[in-house]
Formats: sequence, C-alpha cells, structure tokens
Amino acid sequence: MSQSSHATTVVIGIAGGSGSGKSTFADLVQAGLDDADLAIIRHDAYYKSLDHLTLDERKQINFDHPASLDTQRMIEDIKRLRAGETIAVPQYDFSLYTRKTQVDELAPPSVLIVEGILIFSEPRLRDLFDMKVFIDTDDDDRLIRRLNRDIGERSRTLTEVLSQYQNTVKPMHLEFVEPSKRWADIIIPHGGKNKVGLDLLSRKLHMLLKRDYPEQLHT
Ligand SMILES: Nc1ncnc2c1ncn2[C@@H]1O[C@H](COP(=O)(O)OP(=O)(O)O)[C@@H](O)[C@H]1O
Ligand SMILES: Nc1ccn([C@@H]2O[C@H](COP(=O)(O)O)[C@@H](O)[C@H]2O)c(=O)n1
Repeated sequence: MSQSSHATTVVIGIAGGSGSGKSTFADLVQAGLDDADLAIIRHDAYYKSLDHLTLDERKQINFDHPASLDTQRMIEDIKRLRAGETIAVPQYDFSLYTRKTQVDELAPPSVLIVEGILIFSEPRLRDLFDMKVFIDTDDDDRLIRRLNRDIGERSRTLTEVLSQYQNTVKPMHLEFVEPSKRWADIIIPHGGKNKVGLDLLSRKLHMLLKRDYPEQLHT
C-alpha cells in the first residue's frame, strides 16, 4: 500500500440500529465538505465472503451477530489510514450475500467516518474512535425503512424481510446494538435528518479542519 505525508486522521464512529439513518446522517455531513477532507467506510462492506455456501445457505446466516463481520480487517484498515497508508476497502453485494471482487482504494482523509450497527460493541474497534455518535430511531420507523430498502434495493421479499427481522435482526439489536449506546459521546434522536445533530457535528468538523461554516448548511 502506498504511503503519503499527512496530518493524523480524525476518526468518528456512527452507530445505531439497522435503518436508523446512519448512512443518511454520514452522507449529509459529508456533503458539506470536500472529498479529500472526509471519507466514509461502512462496516457493511466488511461482511465475510460466503462464496463457499449456496445462496439458500447464505440466507440462513445471522448477519446481525458480530461473528458475521471481518472486524479485524476493518481495525487494521483504520490503523493503516492513521499511519498514512492507502487501503483497499472491500465491496459487498447484498443481493448475492457475498463480497464483490472489486475494492475501493482509499487514501487517508483528514476525517474518517466509520458507520455500522455493531461498531461500538467490539472494544478494539470502539477504542479507535475519537468521537462516538449513536443515531437513535424508534423501532417501528426502522422496520418500515428496512422493509422499503430491502425490498426496493436488496432484492428481498416481504416474507424474507419480516422473518429475518423477527429471527435475527430484532434479537441481536436487543443483545448487541441497543446496549452499545452506553459508549456514545452524543446520542442523536429521530434518525438521520436531525438538523440540530447534523449542525452540531458539521460545525465541529469545520472547526477541526479550520474551515468557515456555511450558515445555510443543514437549515
Ligand atoms: N429522518 C428520516 N426520515 C425519513 N426517512 C429517512 C430518515 N433517515 C433515513 N431515512 C431513510 O430510511 C432508509 C434507511 O436509512 P439509512 O440512512 O440507510 O439507515 P442505516 O444506514 O442506519 O441503515 C433510507 O431509505 C433513508 O432514505
Ligand atoms: N447479506 C446481508 C448482510 C447484512 N444484512 C443486514 O444489514 C443490516 C446492517 O446494515 P444497515 O445499513 O441496515 O445498518 C443488518 O441488520 C443485517 O441484517 C442483510 O440483510 N444481508
């Protein structure tokens, strides 16, 4: 991996339940800054490859348990970025339940946002974050959003989404995700478009990057 001279990357973790609005929140924060300043990596990209299983077997995996993710690789990638190295971020295919062959090259940004449902539940990952944000959204809103997204974008049926929710998503949320809220520095209620929350984090990042804050952002 290539190495560049850099100021140390500030790493911000954004956790929250599935469908809480983590991606929406991170994308809106990023939209106010240049690509060179802020990059996002998603724990979802680090789901383990299940090439050795049939599609039906892959569908039986508990994707809400920490064991389904290659968190060790994510930890190493964040450490490499902090050391000034470019990394190869894996890409994940939710329709085929497996990793793509392509990767995304990422050079060290000034600010790195890491998002995912389980990023605060593993201490070795959690300890890498300079700031921890938890997006807190009502369970019924999260389920409605997940239904729309998984049927619309991830080639799932209504029956599949509901049975996955009852069998693994909900129990793992209660066991791992919800308790991990206790590690957060900031808890943002009402999902990914909370203007006060967006304004708070964006102002902090503009300050860190010594940028003027555009007053019309997130209004
Ligand atoms: N505050 C909100 N109001 C309405 N829809 C929202 C809001 N935040 C997110 N969404 C929608 O809900 C879905 C899930 O949001 P997303 O940001 O992908 O959640 P997560 O990354 O936590 O799974 C997306 O379709 C998104 O557009
Ligand atoms: N093959 C997979 C892998 C993961 N999931 C679900 O994704 C959810 C996490 O992503 P969010 O964007 O919703 O935070 C997680 O709850 C897994 O159940 C999947 O359905 N299939």
